[in-house]
Amino acid sequence: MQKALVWLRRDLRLYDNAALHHALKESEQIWVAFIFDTDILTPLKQGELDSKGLKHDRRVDFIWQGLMQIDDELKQLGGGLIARFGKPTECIPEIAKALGVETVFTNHDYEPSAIARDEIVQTSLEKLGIQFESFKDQVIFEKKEILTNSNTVFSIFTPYKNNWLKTLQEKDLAFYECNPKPGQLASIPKKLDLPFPSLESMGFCPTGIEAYLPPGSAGGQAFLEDFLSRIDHYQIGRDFPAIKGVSYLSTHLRFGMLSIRGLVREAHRRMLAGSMGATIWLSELIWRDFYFMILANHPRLVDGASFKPDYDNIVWEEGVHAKKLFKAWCEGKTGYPLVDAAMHQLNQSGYMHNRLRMVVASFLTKDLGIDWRWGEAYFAEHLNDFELSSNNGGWQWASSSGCDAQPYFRIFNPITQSEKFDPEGKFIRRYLPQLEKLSKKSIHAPWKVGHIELEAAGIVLGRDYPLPVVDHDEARKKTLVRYSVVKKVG
Ligand SMILES: Cc1cc2nc3c(=O)[nH]c(=O)nc-3n(C[C@H](O)[C@H](O)[C@H](O)COP(=O)(O)OP(=O)(O)OC[C@H]3O[C@@H](n4cnc5c(N)ncnc54)[C@H](O)[C@@H]3O)c2cc1C
Repeated sequence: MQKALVWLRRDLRLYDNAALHHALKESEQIWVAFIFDTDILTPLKQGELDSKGLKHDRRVDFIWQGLMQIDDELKQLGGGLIARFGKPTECIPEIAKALGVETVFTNHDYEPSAIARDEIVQTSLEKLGIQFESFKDQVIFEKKEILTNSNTVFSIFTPYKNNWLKTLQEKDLAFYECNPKPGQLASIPKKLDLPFPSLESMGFCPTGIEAYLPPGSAGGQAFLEDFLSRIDHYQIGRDFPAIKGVSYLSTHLRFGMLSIRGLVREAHRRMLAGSMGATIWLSELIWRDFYFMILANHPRLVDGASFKPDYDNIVWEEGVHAKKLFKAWCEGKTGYPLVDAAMHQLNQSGYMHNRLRMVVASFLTKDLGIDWRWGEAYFAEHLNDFELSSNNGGWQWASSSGCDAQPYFRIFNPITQSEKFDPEGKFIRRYLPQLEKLSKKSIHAPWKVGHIELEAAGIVLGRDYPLPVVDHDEARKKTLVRYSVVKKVG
């Protein structure tokens, strides 16, 4: 083949990239394109804007910076990134036609809206006589590659994981070489060489995310190296949000700045060498595959359906009071310090530790009686690593409606979770400095603290920090009644 276009989407790297590898193998000349999709970006621009009318969205900034790195890398190799702000269904066929390519190479995307988009692109390309080839790259095993003995899709994680591990072979973790020959990455023809869209021209402002989350493959690689020096202790540290126990790689993984095969290769090798931390971490990466698989096989989940249909009979709180409680949860003003500190972490950085995601999701659904879909939507808007499949899976797990969820009668106690997983109150103090002076015993439930200690800590409840918006024990009883409409236990 003479000419090909590689269309990057959520695989923003130039190494170990299946589509790029195949294009380089099969075509003499290659161009690389990325489209800032107006269908995705326009809805993000709703809500509060800055004084210049620009939206603050860390993800858009993160992607944009990662793509600038890719553009630089491509330029050093003689090419450059063809970047556009528009509709991929129009831009990709237009670019492919103008370049005169024979094939557009890309990697599979599994979300229903992305699948529909790709079908339109493929049809338009075919009308132009251009082929569309897509490859597995985002996951290790996709769709129906891991099945039960009776050839059905798994809905329970542990047997899925066992089968996943049993099925895994070296070829599944193959490294896709992406070494262009001199001149193979073609320079952009003049008529297509438009300026790289600036953040501002697309309606977004810089967010400063790079100060704590360095973008691109270089940023991801640096985080990975740091994590690999700690991976052997992952199983001990991963539940304590105050310490650096987890990898913080989810956002790089979300946008494909790191290769999932690379991460699994590393974890699997260390597991075989006996690292318990690597074994547990690999299990988390398999959860990611699991939720991708669940969504691919149950697309109805995208429309808000509970995995277990009985759970759609639950009547959630509605109306003014529910909205007030939801606002308190979003703003970190529930009066439960661990929940509030977690929400401040999310609002300030776009990240929330996994233990805390479980705690706040349980609190919203089982203490406040609010529909998990409200929380899912809030996370979708604020998480840097927002991933439809894992977010839906996580929320349905916490609210018990999911495929392999915790039983509905298991209700996290936000105080004991706090005492167990933030025993010194370090995490809480980081995000709620007004509670700084409370002792490590008192900080988990300030309303239980006597007047003298509160006064000595300079805290007036209701002024410096809210009183609890609900009583956990009463909320627990209400939740058991609310969930009694669910026919089957679990
Ligand atoms: C309510 C809720 C919502 C969630 N929403 C998302 C989301 O939108 N995007 C997202 O990537 N993860 C989500 N998770 C899963 C998990 O919390 C994050 O992946 C993790 O906190 C990311 O931090 P890390 O990279 O440091 O994780 P690590 O502990 O270092 O884990 C490594 C990687 O494994 C994967 N992983 C870990 N735990 C899970 C899990 N439970 N399910 C699926 N994959 C997992 C992620 O890709 C993660 O980056 C959610 C969990 C819950 C309970």
